[in-house]
Parts: sequence; structure tokens; C-alpha cells
Amino acid sequence: MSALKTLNPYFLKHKKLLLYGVVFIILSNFLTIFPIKFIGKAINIIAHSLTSSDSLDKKQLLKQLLLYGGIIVLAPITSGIMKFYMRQTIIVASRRIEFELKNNIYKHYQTLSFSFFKKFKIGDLMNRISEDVVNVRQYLGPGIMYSANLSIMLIIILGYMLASDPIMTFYAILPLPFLSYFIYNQSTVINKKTKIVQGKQSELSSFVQDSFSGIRVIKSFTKEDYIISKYIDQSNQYRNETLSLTTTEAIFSPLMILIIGLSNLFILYIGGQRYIDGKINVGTITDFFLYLNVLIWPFTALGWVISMIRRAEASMERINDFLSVKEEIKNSNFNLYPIKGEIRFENVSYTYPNTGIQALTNLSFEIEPGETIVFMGKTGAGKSTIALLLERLIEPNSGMIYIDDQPLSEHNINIIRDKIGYVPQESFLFSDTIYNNISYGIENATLEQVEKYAKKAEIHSNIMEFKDNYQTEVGERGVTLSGGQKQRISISRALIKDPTIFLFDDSLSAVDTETEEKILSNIENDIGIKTTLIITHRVSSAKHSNRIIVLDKGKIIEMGTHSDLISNQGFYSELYKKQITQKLS
Ligand SMILES: Nc1ncnc2c1ncn2[C@@H]1O[C@H](COP(=O)(O)OP(=O)(O)OP(=O)(O)O)[C@@H](O)[C@H]1O
Repeated sequence: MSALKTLNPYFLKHKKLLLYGVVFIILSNFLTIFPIKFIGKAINIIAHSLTSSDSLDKKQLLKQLLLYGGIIVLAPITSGIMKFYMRQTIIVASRRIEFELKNNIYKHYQTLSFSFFKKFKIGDLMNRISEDVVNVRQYLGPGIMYSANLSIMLIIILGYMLASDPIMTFYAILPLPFLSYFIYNQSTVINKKTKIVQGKQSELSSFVQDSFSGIRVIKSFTKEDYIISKYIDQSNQYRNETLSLTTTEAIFSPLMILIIGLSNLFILYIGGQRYIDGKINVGTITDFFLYLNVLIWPFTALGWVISMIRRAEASMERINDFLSVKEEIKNSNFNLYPIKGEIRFENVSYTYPNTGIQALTNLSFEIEPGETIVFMGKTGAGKSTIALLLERLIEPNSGMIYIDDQPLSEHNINIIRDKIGYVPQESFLFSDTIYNNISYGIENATLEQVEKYAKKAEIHSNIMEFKDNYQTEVGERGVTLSGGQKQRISISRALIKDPTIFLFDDSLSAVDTETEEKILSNIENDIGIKTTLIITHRVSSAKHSNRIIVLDKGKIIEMGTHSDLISNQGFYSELYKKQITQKLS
């Protein structure tokens, strides 16, 4: 239960609603149980009036019968109203706590570092905020409501039963703990099997999703038969797991009815004997049947609630695991100031913690404000890692990064990120309109502003060809756009921020070299004294640079101007020759 202690502050916040809920539970239970003994009394009156010949006595009995009838009808109606308020308080409190918990988890996710998100699968992160929170909410709502209901009902009903006949009470209740245990056991098995079925179902739907997304590759490689047999295989697994769950569920009801039947049998047998012995009357037997009827649901709920609490505890532990992760990169500077754009790396090394790959080793370079530097090198050389470090999405293991001669770690992180116009390698677009995607980084952007920067990124004329122009929805992650269109929208999104430092991470790879030229000279005309870092595999981008840095295995192997590196006869000049020959041919 220790993990569930995290919920105490939430309980305290909603204590009023929860307390009202308990009051309504007490009232509703009392009103459910209270009229039962009047049913027994009414039966005794009817039995008595059948044998009585006194008309005055019969009149008196009828009056009493009417009074009992009134109680028997009115009490359950009032109990129903109380049950309504019981749900309106406890379930509403649980829904509010669920809402607050979800918001807190989401807020916490937003504070966590970039490497945290690289460590966990998206599906896993989503589960904490959906399935796990639902499990906790079920404990908070139905869990608490039924536990309170059972305890209160048990106290009231046991009082009545013991007052009527202690021996019959013992026999009537005897099978009920077995009922709770059985329900707990079955619920645990059903939960486990349901999880497996859900897992198989999501495997199947991701497989189908994947095969639809990759339909082009499947057809090109004529893999249709392979895909169909794989689908049938996965579908068979799903069917087998579902059938196993259905069998468990099918055993559930008959066994439950058997245990309840045993209780009824005990009442009939023991009650019958005690009636023959003259120890109780017919009304008492009727009362016990009715008491048992009322008790069955709480005892059933007990088993269910125990398994629910165990599930909630496991879920809360998983949620707590995430909530206890601390912000790795904290901002300690909240001043507002301008940035000139001078960048200095001094012996910077970085190793990715999850793979142990050393991406950069003792890297040192300096960039003056307004300079354009091109980073080149084989794939995996460490170029994108420089971009991540500059945005302070990750921190160096050793060495220092300076911006405007001040350590990056001492800067206001929000200013740095705001003043860097970053265009990522995979142009991620939100499922929204083109307008909202371009204006993402600034508030209340006008259409003129959006158009201006779309023109600079050479995408405006494309957008004007779409039916809804700037209001065109780009679909999930921009699926309705070509790779080059996505890249140029992503560039417009960086340009509109009017940053001091531009950071292009291989962000022109999907446009032809002519468009690339145009975009870079559009930006150049506008840049003024802005620092620009271009990570690229194309020598055409290098033309616009002051210097080129070539990396290999996280180290600088060449640095200089285009003509310096051509005469160097190294990686750059080889690449240049290759790409120029390709262009000419
Ligand atoms: N998130 C990550 N987790 C673990 N290792 C990573 C991660 N990102 C990159 N690496 C590793 O770090 C090294 C440098 O990667 P980086 O992305 O900086 O290379 P790059 O030069 O930008 O490559 P490319 O030109 O292919 O984009 C590579 O060996 C890569 O496998």
C-alpha cells in the first residue's frame, strides 16, 4: 500500500466530498437493511390473520400491514436517492483526482530532459498517463466506495442478523468469505488474461498499421504473401488468448451461483430445523433470505476491490517511478538579455548514457557572431550531437560550451532556446494547419508574417496551390506533404522566430540543390550578423560558409575555408570531387 500513499494529498484536498460520500453510504445502507425486518413482520401478520377469526383483530392487523408496506416501499426509494448522492460525491472526487493526477504527470513529463524521452518507449510513457491512471482512479472511486459500503453494511446487517438468530447468522455467512476469495482469485486471473489479450490486440493493430504505412515497400518487394501469413499467425495468437479468457469468464458465473446457492441451502436447512424446533418463526427465515440477498453484492465486491487495489498499487508504483525522476537540466538564470551569437566549444566530450557510444571527444572550435559554419563528416560522426549540446538538450560529460563568453549552463535556457532557430533532421510537423505549424514559435503571428517566411523558405507557391492554402491540414506528422515540403515548412518555422543563431541539421537534404541555393541565399540576405551552423552531407551548402569543419568519430579531422580544404586533399576534397562529377554527369 506504500505506493498509494502518494495519493494522500489528493484525498486531503477532496476530503469534504469523500466525507459526504461516507455519510451517504451509511444512510443508503441503513435504508436498504432497515425495511427487511418489516417484510418478515408482514409475513407473520399475514400468517396470523389467516388463522384469526376476530374481525377487530383483522382490522388492526391490516392497519399494521399498510404501515409496514409503506416502510417497505418508501425506504428503498430513499436509499436509491442516497446511492445517487453517494456516487455523485465519491465518484466525482475520484474523477477530479484522476484529472489532477493526469495533469501533474503530463506537467512533470514536460520538465524532463531530452535523454529521458530517448530512454523510454512512447507507448510506455503513454500508458502511465492513461491505463495506469485509470487503474488508480478505479481504486479511488469504486474501490473506496465499495470498501466503505461493505464495512458499513456488514456492521449494520450483522447487528440485525445477530439480534434475530446468532446460529443462523453463522451458517448464512459461512460461505461468503469463500465467495470473496473466489472473486479475488478469478479477477486476478481475468485481469492477467485481459492484459495478454490487449497486448496481442495492440501487436496486431501495430502490425496492420505498419503494413499499411509500408504498403509501398511491401509491394515493391512482393512481400504480400509473407505479410498475409504473418498476419494470420498473429491473428491466431490473438484468437487463442481471447478463447482462454472466455473460458475463464465462463467458469466465473456458475461457480459464483453455486457458492450463493450453498448459502441459501444453509438458511433453508438450518432455518427449517430451527422452525420445526419452534425456535424461530417463518418471518425470520424470510428475513435471512433477504439479508443474504443484500450481503451477496458487497462480498462479491470485496474480492473485486482487493484485486483492484493490488492493480492500483502496481500502477501507482509505475507512476511514482516517473514522478520521482528529477529534472536533469535546470534553469537557474531568469534574466532577460540579448544574445550576440558567439559560440565556443572547449574540449567537449559526450557519451550517450543508454548505449555508451562516445559521440564527441575533446571537441574544440570557436564561431564568431555572424559567421556561417558548415559541419560535415560521415554518418555517425557526431554532428547532430553538437546541435543537441548547443540547445542544452543534453550536457557535456566534460569540457565547456560558451555562448557570448558565458558558460552555456549559466545562461537563461529559455533565451538560448528561443534565440536558436533549429531545423531538425527529421522535419517534425504537428497534426495542424500549415499556418499554425509555421507560426508555432511566436504568438499571434499575422498571415503576412507567415507568408514572408514561407517565401524565404521557397514554400509559399507550393502552399498557394493547396485547396485551403495556409489553412491546409498537414495530417498526422505531415503525412500529406512531400519530404521537401515538410523540410521547407520546418525552415519557415525556424525563420519566423527571428533567431540570432540558425541551426540547420541536414535540413535541406530533401530539396534539390537549386532550391537549396535559393533558400540559403534568401536567408543570407536576411541574416545580417546572425550566426549560422549548417550540418550537411552536401558540398553545395559549403559555398555559403566562412569555414567548414569535418568530423570523424567525434573528432575534428579538417577545418578551414573551401579552398583550404580542397588543397588539403582530405575527406572534403574527395567528397567535393565526387559530388561535382555526379552533378556534371
Ligand atoms: N539518442 C541516442 N542514443 C544513443 N546513441 C546515439 C543517440 N543519438 C546518436 N547516437 C550515437 O552517437 C553517434 C553520433 O551520432 P550523431 O547523430 O551525432 O551523428 P551524425 O554525425 O549527426 O550522423 P548523421 O550524419 O547520420 O545524422 C552515433 O554513433 C550514434 O549511433
